[in-house]
Amino acid sequence: MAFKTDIQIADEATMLPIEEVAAKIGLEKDDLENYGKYKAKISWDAIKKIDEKNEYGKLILVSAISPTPAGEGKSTVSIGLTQGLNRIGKKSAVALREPSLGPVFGVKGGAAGGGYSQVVPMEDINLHFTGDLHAMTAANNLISACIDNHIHQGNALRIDCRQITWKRVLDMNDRSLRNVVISLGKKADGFPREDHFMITVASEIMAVLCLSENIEDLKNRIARMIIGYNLDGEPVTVADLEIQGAVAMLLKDALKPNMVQTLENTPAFIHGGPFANIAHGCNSILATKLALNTSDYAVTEAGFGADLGAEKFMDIKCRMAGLSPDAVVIVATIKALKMHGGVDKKELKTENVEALEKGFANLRRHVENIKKFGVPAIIAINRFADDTEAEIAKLEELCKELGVRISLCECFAKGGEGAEDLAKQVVELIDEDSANFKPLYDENDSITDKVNTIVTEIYRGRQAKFTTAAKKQVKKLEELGLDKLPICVAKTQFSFTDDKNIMGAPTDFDIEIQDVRVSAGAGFIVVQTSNIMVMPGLPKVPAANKMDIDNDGVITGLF
Ligand SMILES: Nc1ncnc2c1ncn2[C@@H]1O[C@H](COP(=O)(O)OP(=O)(O)O)[C@@H](O)[C@H]1O
Ligand SMILES: O=COP(=O)(O)O
Repeated sequence: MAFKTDIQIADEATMLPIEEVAAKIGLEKDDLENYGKYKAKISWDAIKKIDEKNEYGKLILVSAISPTPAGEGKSTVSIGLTQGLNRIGKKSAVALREPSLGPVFGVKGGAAGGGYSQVVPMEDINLHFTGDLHAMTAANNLISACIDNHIHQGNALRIDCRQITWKRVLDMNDRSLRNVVISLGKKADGFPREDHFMITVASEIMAVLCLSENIEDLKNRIARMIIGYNLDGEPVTVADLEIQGAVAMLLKDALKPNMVQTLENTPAFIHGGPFANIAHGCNSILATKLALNTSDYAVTEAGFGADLGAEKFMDIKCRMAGLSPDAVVIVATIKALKMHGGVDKKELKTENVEALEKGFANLRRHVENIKKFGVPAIIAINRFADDTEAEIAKLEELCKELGVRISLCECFAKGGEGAEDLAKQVVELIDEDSANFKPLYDENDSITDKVNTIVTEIYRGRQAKFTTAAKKQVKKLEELGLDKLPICVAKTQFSFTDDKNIMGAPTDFDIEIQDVRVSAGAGFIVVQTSNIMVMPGLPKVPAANKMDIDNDGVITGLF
């Protein structure tokens, strides 16, 4: 049978009008604001009506082991699991992040799942969707424009041009914009200064949108965002620029969660899209609560491995939103475990049981870590075509020794049918009612203690080593009373360490902290480790090179 690409499978799908999908979870036509036949935003009236019902389903997080550059299938398994749950008669909805154009045209591709476990219409979702990323880019850059205009118009706030922390953004991987000089030209062009671009999904605007519960909350968070410091070293906020209303206005539609459907016509909320290495990596609270309030089993995911997305889901999102997860699915792949066992990325399709056994230490550590949050875990082996029976048998044997449930998931190749066993086991795990969620640390601990708790308990390093500059930044936040907030570590996704090349489950290492800044609007402290980029670059051969569209609008190469 000829191998069908993700987009071929998606294009062959028979989608239902979005109203019919919404009706499956009790949403009515008037609750929807349509963006064509197959996409809709949920209206504020509907969000309020659903929230007042106060009926919560069970919350399932899908996480993963430390990934290869292609990813291990969290979105795919999340979609497969929600399809599987619906197939066994459980009312389930999935809440996922929306894709950034950076990875779409770079290495990773889109974020609409894969094979027979996708959300559709995948071209729309992976490209402009409902315009949320464009709105966030505009909102962020309105602030930048107003900062430089304020300086140009006389700088009444005495902004210290050497301490502007706010960056411009673009939703694209463009290394050339990492460090720029703006306002070159004549006097009328403003005051020249160094500036920097981040990718939109790394911005505080994205984080604020994902953590806000309504427009008022959004506007208050925007108002608190710190854009830099004045000549006396005092923080300057968006409210000082008096533009929080304008910025919130630009996000009035982006704040509303989007609804689409899976290939099996089950409901999917797609909203917010921060990466988990340079940001907090979770979709919005609003979308997650919609899924929870309208279904019995809400499936959601957090980016990259459990050391990043899951830790931030627990310590930032759940803490802030008062959510208590009932189970965690840890996605493991034989290819990634072989990589952690020392196999070169180019050799991952070759059978290697010995390397698999060695790399299993990475999975074992992630399973141990999830238990520290008081939430039961199940391992989902996301089966790839090249996985051999010997490798699968070895992995199942090793997992059984861990004493946690395991399910061989074939949802990529078979859709929901390939995740029915996972679905049944997740329901059984939740029925055991063993979840007793607690965050990893107290946000009232010192910044140093909170970071060291994450480094020692989750990454299993010796300690966090703060550079002199980072120590000064910590002291400043303590003086400003902005230190009693959760931590968002910006770190490579490929390793438990801050070195992307160190695989497996290393110990005896330190994590160097180079930069500490507060996202006062989002309500967390970003702790940046060495070599992490907030504006990724494109690879030697971008995915863009393999994409095309014909005169009938048929797209190829998008995945
Ligand atoms: N079992 C599988 N077999 C083949 N390709 C897969 C499988 N699972 C996922 N993929 C592909 O791998 C890539 C990453 O999957 P995705 O679900 O986006 O991972 P994550 O969400 O963890 O980044 C996608 O292109 C997807 O189509
Ligand atoms: O933030 C990263 O997300 P993925 O793991 O889905 O690539």
